[in-house]
Amino acid sequence: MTMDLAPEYDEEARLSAQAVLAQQVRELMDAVVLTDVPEDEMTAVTAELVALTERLKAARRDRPPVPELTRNGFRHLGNAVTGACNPHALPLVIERDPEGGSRADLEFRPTHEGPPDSVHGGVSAMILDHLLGDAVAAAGRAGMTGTLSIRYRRRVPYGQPVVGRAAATRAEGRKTWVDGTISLPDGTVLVEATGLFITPTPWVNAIPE
Ligand SMILES: CCCCC/C=C\C/C=C\C/C=C\C/C=C\CCCC(=O)SCCNC(=O)CCNC(=O)[C@H](O)C(C)(C)COP(=O)(O)OP(=O)(O)OC[C@H]1O[C@@H](n2cnc3c(N)ncnc32)[C@H](O)[C@@H]1OP(=O)(O)O
Repeated sequence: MTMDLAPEYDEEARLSAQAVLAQQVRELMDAVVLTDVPEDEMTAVTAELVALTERLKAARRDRPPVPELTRNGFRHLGNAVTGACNPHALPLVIERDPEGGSRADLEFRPTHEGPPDSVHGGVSAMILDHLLGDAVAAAGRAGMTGTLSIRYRRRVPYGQPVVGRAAATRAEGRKTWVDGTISLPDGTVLVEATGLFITPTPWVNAIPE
């Protein structure tokens, strides 16, 4: 007779706790760019952050949480755009668009500032890159960005809702062409993107039917 040993820890509970930690760090990042406290207070807070950083470094993995294909879809908690456990990520929450393709309601933050009072163009491009990649998956394929072309039509605001959308337009062999936008909720298009995604040979059968 064999006995299963109880796991040393509950990995899902740890990932949930890491997601809560990441959200707190996002709030910290916003607080840092907007703070107006005196210099002494900033220095004191920095010292506390050094101590907190050391506590987290006490046990270290060699990479962020790994991406995985689960029964509920693709989960990548360490991703820079969608990863709940990555403070750098918004995180972007993507849904299937009833009109086809992928859709995300999002709100950029002051940490995303590029031109004054506007979102950095590279940040908009990063979000669109990921959204276009997700639309490739929505079309039943999987790809890496080969080319990405962006047209900035109007400044993108932060601190107010915007909508991202993307859908595949054409597929041929391992290539998928995708278009996407970031718009105001009233439909005014702020940024347009078009991309060519290539399915690396090992990923050809990565998306389940
Ligand atoms: C754990 C499982 C993971 C599996 C994932 C599964 C599912 C994912 C599901 C959901 C995920 C949702 C969203 C996330 C997805 C994406 C968002 C983020 C996207 C990125 O952030 S991703 C980072 C930036 N991206 C790169 O880091 C690419 C680096 N690069 C390479 O890895 C290779 O370069 C590659 C693979 C692109 C091609 O390599 P390769 O060897 O397979 O291709 P090859 O050379 O054979 O070319 C075949 C034909 O494509 C043409 N072609 C090739 N490259 C081209 C290019 N750049 N532009 C135009 N055409 C190109 C050739 O001209 C030829 O065309 P032709 O057949 O007509 O001659």
